Amino acid sequence: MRSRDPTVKMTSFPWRSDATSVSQVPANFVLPEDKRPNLSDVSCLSIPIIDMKEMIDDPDRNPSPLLVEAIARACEDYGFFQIVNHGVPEELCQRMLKTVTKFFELSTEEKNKFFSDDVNKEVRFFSRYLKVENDEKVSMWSEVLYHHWHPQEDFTPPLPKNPPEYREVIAEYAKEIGALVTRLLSLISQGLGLEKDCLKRRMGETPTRRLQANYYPPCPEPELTLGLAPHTDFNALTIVNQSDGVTGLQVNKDGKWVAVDPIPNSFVVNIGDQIQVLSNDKYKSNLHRAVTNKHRRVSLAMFYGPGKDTEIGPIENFIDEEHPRVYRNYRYAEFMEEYHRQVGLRKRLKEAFRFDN
Ligand SMILES: O=C(O)CCC(=O)C(=O)O
Ligand SMILES: [Fe+2]
Repeated sequence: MRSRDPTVKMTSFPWRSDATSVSQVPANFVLPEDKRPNLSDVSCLSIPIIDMKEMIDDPDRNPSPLLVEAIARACEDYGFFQIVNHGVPEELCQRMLKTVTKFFELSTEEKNKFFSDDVNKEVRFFSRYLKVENDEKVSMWSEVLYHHWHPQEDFTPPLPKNPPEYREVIAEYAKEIGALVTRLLSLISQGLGLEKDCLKRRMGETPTRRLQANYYPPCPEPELTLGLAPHTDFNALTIVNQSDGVTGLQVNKDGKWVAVDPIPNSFVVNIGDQIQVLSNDKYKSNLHRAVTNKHRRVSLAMFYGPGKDTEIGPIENFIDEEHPRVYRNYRYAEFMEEYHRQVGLRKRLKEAFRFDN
């Protein structure tokens, strides 16, 4: 292996004009060997693709048992699926991705106006790290913009004004995603044998809605680093819009990584920890990660979860002699606190809420 000067560190990505001149991954991004992505060892499976056309044709109809069953199967087997014919206009999805990309393409100085390590900040621009041995922090090959979203236009957080269309596009997109979340939670509830509005009601009166835009600059040595370390999402449901043509997201299936190849005009949907807990482990909040690529990639995750004072715990229907209660009840705020305590590690999040703990 080439020698790597440990003093060469990169604190922000010089991606704009000189990304191609970064021919080596700087030392502070290089993972220890056992944490590297091992890119040639990827499963040949793919996550389920689900066509929601029948819901666009007639949004008020009852979904076909076939659609409910396909989603239920995907939630049980993978905790992940891709949806096509989802009803959100393609032009809007593209405009949204383009708008967040423009934000990441601003100067570091401009983006740093939102830089913060404070997890309680309403709008945050930051980069990630993974804690490895001796608490050493290895930087991840990505930048993140994080803030709340609402299906209404009245944003209280001071969202970026640059690019100038940012607020307007988010407002339009958030409305559509809000409607899609309601539809998906209803389909997932029905697949679990619950009333249609059960999961939505379990999120409480003031659900948490957060947006995480991930920017992965072109990486000269994707084998040595990661864009986003393996994790599960701690919310209830996530809807991801990603760049066309660039693969990066990978989902764990029985110990092997499955690449999620982007399909034009689709969303990736995944179950978060809260639905795993509510279903008493029937549905999986699955481990996933983002690997880097010679091409830049952008993804936009819309997270939906319970209100912070909402109580979460396994729904009675899923507890019986064969399936004893796995988790204790907790307030969602407690779960979030644990998440922030484990930042950089994110290893034993749900375990901390096990009933037998
Ligand atoms: O880049 C991706 O597709 C992964 C996004 C993700 O997992 C997240 O933001 O939690
Ligand atoms: Fe995630």
